[in-house]
Amino acid sequence: MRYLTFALGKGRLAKKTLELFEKIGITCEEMKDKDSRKLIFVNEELKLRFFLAKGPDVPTYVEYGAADIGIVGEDTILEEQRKLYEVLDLGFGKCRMCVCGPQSAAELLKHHEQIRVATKYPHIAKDYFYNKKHQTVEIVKLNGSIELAPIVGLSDVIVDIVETGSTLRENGLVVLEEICPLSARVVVNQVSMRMENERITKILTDLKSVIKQEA
Ligand SMILES: Nc1ncnc2c1ncn2[C@@H]1O[C@H](COP(=O)(O)OP(=O)(O)OP(=O)(O)O)[C@@H](O)[C@H]1O
Ligand SMILES: O=P(O)(O)OC[C@H]1O[C@H](OP(=O)(O)OP(=O)(O)O)[C@H](O)[C@@H]1O
Repeated sequence: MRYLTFALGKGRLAKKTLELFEKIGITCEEMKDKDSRKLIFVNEELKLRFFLAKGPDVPTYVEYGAADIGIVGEDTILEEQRKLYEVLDLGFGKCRMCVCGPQSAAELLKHHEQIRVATKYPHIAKDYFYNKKHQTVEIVKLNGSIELAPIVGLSDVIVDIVETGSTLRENGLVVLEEICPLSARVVVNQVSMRMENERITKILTDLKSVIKQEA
């Protein structure tokens, strides 16, 4: 039997993902060691391999078949636009993709002004403004602390994740428009889905029943 390989996004989603896997009998103790610099972990008994990667790289590993299954935020799936199957909503990592800014920017949006938008998600922002709102905007790609951009005058608004809203509140910004809700998803390589259908379907069925019990 060949190994099934899982790519997990490091960061916020990793802990909950491992907890969920434990509930369906998939454990990888070694992965919990925070001091370890090891990148890939094997469960010999179950013939499974796990690795942690940067969130935006997870869809890449899955599309190329370097991982059969990936766990990643819906925001990353939408942004990366990779060829893969999105098969399950895990129901955690819930947040919203929003257009945010100072309250004063509401007028700019309303009147479809030529505005500048800072974001870590240029594809999502472009799709929203160009295809859904038919508004021409200039998009500036940033890699973090996006809320800074309108404060220091780099952009009029931002497109970013809002979870509790604390970051916005503490920086005098508000949600101006909601783009879509988000949560953690399971994605599967298109060839693996055919070749390893039985094993993958079993894992998905087990995950679904745990999610249902907890809902
Ligand atoms: N408050 C939140 N902020 C950011 N992401 C959140 C939040 N709540 C849930 N998420 C989800 O968790 C995923 C991983 O977020 P995390 O911040 O750990 O990684 P990242 O955005 O790739 O960050 P970094 O660039 O710092 O590694 C996001 O893609 C998103 O789907
Ligand atoms: O609504 P809240 O609960 O405040 O969460 C939203 C914030 O969390 C994320 O940032 P993150 O912590 O990932 O930092 P980064 O943007 O600098 O990567 C996101 O980009 C927002 O800034």
